[in-house]
Amino acid sequence: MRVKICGITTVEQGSAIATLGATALGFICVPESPRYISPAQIGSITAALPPPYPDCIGVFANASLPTIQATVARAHLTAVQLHGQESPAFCQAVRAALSQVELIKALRVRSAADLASAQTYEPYVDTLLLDAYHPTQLGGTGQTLDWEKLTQFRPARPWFLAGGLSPENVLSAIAQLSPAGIDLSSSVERSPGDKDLAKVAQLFEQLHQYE
Ligand SMILES: O=C(O)c1ccccc1N[C@@H]1O[C@H](COP(=O)(O)O)[C@@H](O)[C@H]1O
Repeated sequence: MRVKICGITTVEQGSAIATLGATALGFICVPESPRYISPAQIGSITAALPPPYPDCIGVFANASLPTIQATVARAHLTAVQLHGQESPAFCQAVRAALSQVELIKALRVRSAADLASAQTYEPYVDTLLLDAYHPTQLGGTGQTLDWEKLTQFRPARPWFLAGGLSPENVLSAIAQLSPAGIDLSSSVERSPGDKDLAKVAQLFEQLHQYE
């Protein structure tokens, strides 16, 4: 199971969370977010990571292709997560421009139609991600999806479950939905961008029960 901890902002916390067992670290490249860090700051974190190296995922929302390309190069990202209203055609363009990078399309699910739209992205992305819809925030909201409505979700790509996952509810989510990966942010932090390492450790203790 892939385990992504998102909203990393410091070298110390990035390295500690990788050592605890995260297979992926997420970096918020959305300037409006309180978890935003610059490409240069991300580069400092990725350069200091210990082996085994986690995936380093840049989270973008409605960014231009040149911005994404420049950030991937400067920050040494291995994956790009598109968390805004990016179209399938835009994903196709990112795929063509960044063929060595994992492309993840996040869908903020409000309705059955949002879930069905996953199909239109499948030809152009490596991975899908489901997050909860929030009217004013793009992500990191701590809101859970209605898991009951996801039990029939069987996309042609592997997918991450995000949205309000915590050490307390993650085993239940995995048991119900069997996603390829899980993605946590606000439940394992003291304040936006400041991760609580005790909570991250608690998460991995829970996950070891599942293994
Ligand atoms: O975390 C943010 O600030 C953020 C900003 C813009 C787009 C996405 C963002 N975060 C994503 O939100 C989910 C996790 O949220 P939660 O706090 O666990 O509910 C994850 O996919 C992040 O990449």
